[in-house]
Amino acid sequence: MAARKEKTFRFMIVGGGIAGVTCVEQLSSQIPSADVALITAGPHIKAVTNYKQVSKTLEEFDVEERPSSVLAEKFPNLTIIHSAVKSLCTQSHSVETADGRVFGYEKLCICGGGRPKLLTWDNPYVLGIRDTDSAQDLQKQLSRAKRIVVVGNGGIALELVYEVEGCEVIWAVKDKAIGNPFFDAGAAQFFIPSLEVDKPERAAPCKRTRYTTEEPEPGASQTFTADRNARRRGSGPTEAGSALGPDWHEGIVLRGAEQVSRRVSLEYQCEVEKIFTSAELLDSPQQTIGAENEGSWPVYIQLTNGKTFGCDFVVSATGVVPNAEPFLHGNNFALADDGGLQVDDHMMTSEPDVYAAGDVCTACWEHSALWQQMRLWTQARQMGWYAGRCMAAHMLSEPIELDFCFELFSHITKFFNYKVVLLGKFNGQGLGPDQELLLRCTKGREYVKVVLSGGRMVGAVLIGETDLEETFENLILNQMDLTPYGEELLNPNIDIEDYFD
Ligand SMILES: Cc1cc2nc3c(=O)[nH]c(=O)nc-3n(C[C@H](O)[C@H](O)[C@H](O)COP(=O)(O)OP(=O)(O)OC[C@H]3O[C@@H](n4cnc5c(N)ncnc54)[C@H](O)[C@@H]3O)c2cc1C
Ligand SMILES: NC(=O)C1=CN([C@@H]2O[C@H](COP(=O)(O)OP(=O)(O)OC[C@H]3O[C@@H](n4cnc5c(N)ncnc54)[C@H](OP(=O)(O)O)[C@@H]3O)[C@@H](O)[C@H]2O)C=CC1
Repeated sequence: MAARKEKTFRFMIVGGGIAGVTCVEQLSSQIPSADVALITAGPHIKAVTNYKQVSKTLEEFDVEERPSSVLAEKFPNLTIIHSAVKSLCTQSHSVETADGRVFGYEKLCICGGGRPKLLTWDNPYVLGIRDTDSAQDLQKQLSRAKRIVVVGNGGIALELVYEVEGCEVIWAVKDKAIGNPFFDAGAAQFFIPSLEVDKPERAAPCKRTRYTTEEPEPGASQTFTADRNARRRGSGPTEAGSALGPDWHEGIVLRGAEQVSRRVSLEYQCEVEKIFTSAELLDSPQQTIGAENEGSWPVYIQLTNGKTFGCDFVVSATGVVPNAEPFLHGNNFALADDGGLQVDDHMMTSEPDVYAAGDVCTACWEHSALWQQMRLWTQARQMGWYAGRCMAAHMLSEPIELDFCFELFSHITKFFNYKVVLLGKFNGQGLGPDQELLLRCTKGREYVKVVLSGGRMVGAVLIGETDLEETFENLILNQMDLTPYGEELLNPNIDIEDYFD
């Protein structure tokens, strides 16, 4: 990186997703006089709105996609650079952007997010969902589809199979039950009937403003009216916009070409053996396909359970990988097993003056016994905010301690139209046999699971309007011995809140 630095900023943040934008906001409010630069590949940024602290650790907020000028107007010392970072030189404290400019930094925070871990990048019939463009692409393909296959068992698959109408959905999951990263087999069983009935009418359409990347913003130094196929093929992960999040499906119509409402068939405990086109099928007469595949389909998917399905396309909802690649070359970053930039309890990577937050990083400090990292919206916000505080504290030579939000894992979301709250070691993660479960379930209304270890509550799954989250959060945080209460803890006739007052 021999070119001269155009300017050196005191703080530089790469990535206009939730982590990056929260970090910028934190730094710009804490040290308003500091020169801050936000370098982002997409033309829009994500902003947290309607933030609500529900309890000590649970938080709820909306996320809006906005033109970056909104952020620039709010913070006069903020410079927004619309380009992708092509390379980073930690030794000279500089970055080079795709449009050939070089900028220096005193402290840098990498918030480059993640990219979908697709089954394959070079098959046009395999789609992933990450940003607004990929969601719109899905919508377009779906409008012509009669049957799709969804592979994966996490957040995206759970949302998609519930939302898609007018199209047959084959859902291939590798586990014995649905939703494995989020809940156990009992909760999965609670949700299954929701797939068998029509989706209730949505109460109110989503009113949030959404932007597409079709029109570049005035002044943008690079446009991202991407060749979607190229992007899908993975030629440019750095060109992707920020990740979608809660309600991503509300702004788009997920309707196929058929007159049916929802029709989901589940294939458990299987993975993908191979994906092939109709032409390849004709070329291999030994390939057998069942009667359910009558007619001709553009693509076929063979599963490890021996079944083959013809379909219009496959959705690969198979997780994310940290988007650390653009920052690695020539540097010496320590990477975690999942490919994330390792960060310590001050969100610092192994390179001096370089921090990281959100999906791109892997939290490598010694975690509290009740917290684990999941690549979620909430954690991206918390990490971005805390990284901003750490950068400011280090610049001002002030001490800073790991924030309380990393004490207890907590997540509020919605699956199949039910409120879902996850607390602590909600799936007994890492507890081995040293755990006891208490369950309460009312079909169609609520599912409550408590995880106890040594008589103390260490996790909970709350589905439906249980109103238990605050009390359970307190019980988990204060680690009170609950042995004397036994199963009474979940007795629906006891007002548990009064009980522990
Ligand atoms: C379909 C979908 C639904 C989801 N639903 C939920 C949900 O309901 N609840 C929840 O908690 N989480 C959800 N998530 C996860 C959540 O969206 C992410 O964990 C979160 O947005 C990550 O934020 P981030 O800022 O780390 O990364 P991102 O939002 O991915 O932002 C990364 C930013 O970096 C920029 N960038 C990348 N590379 C470069 C480069 N080289 N140079 C410059 N800029 C670069 C990108 O343009 C982007 O602006 C969902 C994710 C998806 C895909
Ligand atoms: N409401 C919410 O909170 C939502 C959150 N999200 C987040 O967005 C991100 C992307 O979502 P998503 O893609 O669903 O990722 P997730 O990590 O949630 O789920 C991926 C799923 O795919 C499985 N999988 C991985 N590789 C394969 C394979 N080759 N064949 C079959 N299955 C496979 C994983 O199994 P295994 O774990 O065993 O590898 C896992 O069950 C995640 O960070 C997720 O947490 C997304 C939507 C909603």
